[in-house]
Amino acid sequence: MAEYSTYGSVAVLQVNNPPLNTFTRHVLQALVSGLERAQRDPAVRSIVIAGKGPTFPAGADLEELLGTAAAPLLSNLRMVDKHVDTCQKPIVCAIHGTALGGGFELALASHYRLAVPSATLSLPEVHLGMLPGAGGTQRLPRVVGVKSAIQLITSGQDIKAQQALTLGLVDKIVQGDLLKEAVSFARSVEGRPLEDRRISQRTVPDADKVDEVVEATRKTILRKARGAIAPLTCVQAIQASVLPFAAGMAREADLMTYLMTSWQAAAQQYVFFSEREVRQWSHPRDKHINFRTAKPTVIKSVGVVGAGTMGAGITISLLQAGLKVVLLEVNKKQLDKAIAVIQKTLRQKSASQKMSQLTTTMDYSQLSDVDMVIEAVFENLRLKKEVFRKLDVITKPQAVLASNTSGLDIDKIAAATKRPDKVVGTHFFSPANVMRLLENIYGKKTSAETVATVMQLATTIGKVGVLVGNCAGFVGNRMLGPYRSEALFLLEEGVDPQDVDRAIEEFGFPMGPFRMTDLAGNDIGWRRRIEARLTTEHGPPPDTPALYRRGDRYCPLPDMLCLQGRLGQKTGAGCMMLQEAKDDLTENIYIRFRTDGSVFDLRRLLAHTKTLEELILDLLFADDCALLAHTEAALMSHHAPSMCNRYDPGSRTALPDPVVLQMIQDYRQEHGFKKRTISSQEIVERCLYSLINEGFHVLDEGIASRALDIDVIYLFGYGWPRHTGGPMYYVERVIGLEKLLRSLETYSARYPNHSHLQPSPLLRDMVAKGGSLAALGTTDSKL
Ligand SMILES: CC/C=C/CC(=O)SCCNC(=O)CCNC(=O)[C@H](O)C(C)(C)COP(=O)(O)OP(=O)(O)OC[C@H]1O[C@@H](n2cnc3c(N)ncnc32)[C@H](O)[C@@H]1OP(=O)(O)O
Repeated sequence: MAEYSTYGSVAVLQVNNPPLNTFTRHVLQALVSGLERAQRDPAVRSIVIAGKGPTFPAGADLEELLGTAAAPLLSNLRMVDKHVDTCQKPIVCAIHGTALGGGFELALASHYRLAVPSATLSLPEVHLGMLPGAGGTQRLPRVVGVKSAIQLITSGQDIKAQQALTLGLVDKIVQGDLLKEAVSFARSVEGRPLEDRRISQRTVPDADKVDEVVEATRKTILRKARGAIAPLTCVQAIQASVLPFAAGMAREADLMTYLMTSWQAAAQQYVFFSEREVRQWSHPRDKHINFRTAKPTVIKSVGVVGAGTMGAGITISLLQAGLKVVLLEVNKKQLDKAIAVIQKTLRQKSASQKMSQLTTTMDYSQLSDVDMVIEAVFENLRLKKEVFRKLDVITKPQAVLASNTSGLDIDKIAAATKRPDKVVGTHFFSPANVMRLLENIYGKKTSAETVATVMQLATTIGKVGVLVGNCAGFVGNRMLGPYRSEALFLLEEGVDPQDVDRAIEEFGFPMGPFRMTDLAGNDIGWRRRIEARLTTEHGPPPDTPALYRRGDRYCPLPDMLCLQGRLGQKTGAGCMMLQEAKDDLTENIYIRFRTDGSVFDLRRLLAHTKTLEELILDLLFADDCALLAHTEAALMSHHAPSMCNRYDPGSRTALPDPVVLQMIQDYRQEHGFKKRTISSQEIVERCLYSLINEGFHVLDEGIASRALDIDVIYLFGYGWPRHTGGPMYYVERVIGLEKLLRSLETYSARYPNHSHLQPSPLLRDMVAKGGSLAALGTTDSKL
């Protein structure tokens, strides 16, 4: 637990609790015993504390912290730190690996800190809904000042050794043998006065500015916290660091108790474990196929087909993980653009050497030797099948073929090949090199080995891989459907898009549904609806009521907006006038390609296409096509209209657009909707409960095998607020399943034609029988 040895006058205490040397009560007790022994021994004149194996202690043991032992664990840690702080013999911490949370706090309580260049220090408690409750909020500001302490503690960010040295958090960076250096350093400081080495005895350097600093940062922290209570509570504790040390510690302890007993801390700790537990996948159809039994194929080289935004992002992720990549794109200009983006991103990350691992090509035969291909072409089933047909012929027989589809049928794609067992979905999220989620989709014939391979790939490239079944939209996008529909129905009834966005953002999402659509592109859904023949212009049967499709309520507002050229932020500055183009095609209508800025006459393009509809499908949705405008002058002068908002040139701030508001008003009038006032609570409940209700369907059908898989998908792919634990956790632990059921019953009685508000049979069953999502596999055992 804590190994004791002596090197002459130096006692060395090495924490030994593999793999991360986390603090359990026993480890802490062993440390106290070791410290007492060293203090008692007259031959010992200094002490070194270090971690055995790969790291300095990475903080409190979370398994123990989440159980009944939390309070004794914390008080033991405070006791150790007090022993260390007040010790009459100098204590040197020798830091390597990750000194996190309680580990870093122990280092701050010590008199000297040495670190190897690769060491990382941080106080990440805020991510667990807590604060550094063993003196971290009191000692850190005494070294770096209140301002920096607020920044470091409320972000929980990593501090690399060199930065720690600059900040005064470590005294020396050690290049050679850390333990040897620490022992000799300890020897060199023996007998020196210790008073000025005790951080607890120092004053906060910017104490006179504390109120000013807190005031200046409060607004930013509140905005970033999006409803999480931990960040502001951390600030309150840091504020107390200007008090005498004992008073500050007492305040820290009170605030820590408040946070540790909050539902948000429990939710965030659930997130921590769920993020790791998704790796322990099992195949819903056959539990014997799982992460233990299935062996992944070793992937060293990957082909990426399609160099659009997604393809480039995927390529960057693969290169950063050290894999060889062959990027194929049939459009030379697009390929050049992608290469520039990849180069720029890698350069920013100081990883330019990774470019040597990249081959770019327009020739499919270059993919003959790769271990795996990820297809990232345009979201069109016909096109994807075509690509897979080619890949099946060109690639080696054992190569895995993955599609980065966001919702198309994996089985249909697999059927285009003679190796459906090697075909799988790998749904990346945009920007693919940033977003952590990788939704992996198995088809009917996908082999266990292929599943294991893509789950392993997720880990290799630093993503959180979640295994799900095959259905339209898979888990994430399928659940988003009802959420979006309900948001649109709310517009019909009287709220403005900004009201919906505000309510959802106040709940904690970074973006409401309309701003999100603006960012992602309104055309993505439009294209899907056109292909499904749902839009008015593209073919519902003549007798279909205007606001219904296939028996379900349908809101055509987004289609109407698309027809006005409101495709989202990507349309840039300009306005697409398709409707007018259809009626009266003049010579002045152009399409501009963003890739190279070239402008084409729409009439000439249409001459090569049978219908305008075909043009929309084949061309206008292409990634590189930016906008249409009546004239270049109009193009220059126009604000960038997005789906529901207006964006001033160069800005991403969504502003209400009077044109859209008028359009919605006309629409309400035309269809006989009577505008009413709708509360934020109703907005949040209708949007989120319909999404969660779909989650129950997804579980019921075995598309997701555990509630935690859904939570992780939403947390890492859709910006669901982390402090609430994810949609399924939130509804079970915070709202309550019974309340969800009652609310859905109330809303579905009011809106019998909104099918997604009808409570799912699984939810009804659970409420009736007192079942829980935990029984379906959440991480309850760890809570
Ligand atoms: C006493 C009161 C309060 C004190 C304050 C604290 O100290 S709070 C805790 C502060 N520490 C942390 O938050 C550290 C959390 N851990 C990490 O950030 C990472 O695990 C790591 C240390 C950076 C290592 O990352 P890596 O990617 O190498 O490994 P994993 O994350 O996959 O972890 C490996 C397994 O270890 C489990 N684990 C990690 N940290 C803890 C922990 N603090 N307590 C218990 N278990 C921990 C993790 O769950 C993994 O387990 P598996 O079973 O393998 O999934």
